[in-house]
Amino acid sequence: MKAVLIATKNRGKAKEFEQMFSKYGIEVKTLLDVDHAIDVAETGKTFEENAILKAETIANQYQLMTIADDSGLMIDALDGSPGIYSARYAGEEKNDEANIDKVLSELMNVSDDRRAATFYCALAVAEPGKETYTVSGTLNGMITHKRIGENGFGYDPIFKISSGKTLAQLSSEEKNAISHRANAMKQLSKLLNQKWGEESIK
Ligand SMILES: O=c1nc[nH]c2c1ncn2[C@H]1C[C@H](O)[C@@H](COP(=O)(O)OP(=O)(O)OP(=O)(O)O)O1
Ligand SMILES: [Mg+2]
Repeated sequence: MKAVLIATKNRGKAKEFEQMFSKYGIEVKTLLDVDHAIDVAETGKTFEENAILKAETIANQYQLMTIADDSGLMIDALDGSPGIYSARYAGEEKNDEANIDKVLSELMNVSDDRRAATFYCALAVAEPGKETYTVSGTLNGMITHKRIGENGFGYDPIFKISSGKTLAQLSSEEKNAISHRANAMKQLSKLLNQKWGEESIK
């Protein structure tokens, strides 16, 4: 079975990639499957730069084609914050609950018509000795006033889509049909088709 290495230590992302690649019969390995995987410093100024840093570092270390995801939440009323700092918004220890609390408190006095937000996902594909490619996807929504729903990860419980549900109220199949990550994956599948041949991934 064909396998891809995804340079992530985020369990929520890992699960979504496993599901999205499984329909192509492709097995996903992540840094969670590797002993003593390094932490790549996310020193870039954009999602793309950080995705490239993660993908190239891990591709060179393991000498394998590697995909990396750098993603986050951009809130209009906060001038695009937390943006590339989404994972470490409330501190370096990367705590989803503390990050949500910080966003909700910053938006406490912001009315519903000014709570628009966008999820962004940049994916980079790196291969030793080859050019690195990036693709991206977005999802528009609104920030709720409190957590709703139990599914997903990260900011999912406070991100409401046009149906009125938060991402945390969707099944993983429903989220993977519409998410910023899924939209980036659609672009990626076109790239991987060129690399692997048309029959491998549709
Ligand atoms: O679908 C999503 N649903 C909810 N929240 C999400 C989503 N997608 C990204 N996010 C949030 C989580 C984290 O706060 C940040 C990603 O940060 P980001 O650096 O890309 O990932 P990470 O540090 O958790 O793992 P890693 O760098 O090992 O891939 O945006
Ligand atoms: Mg990260």
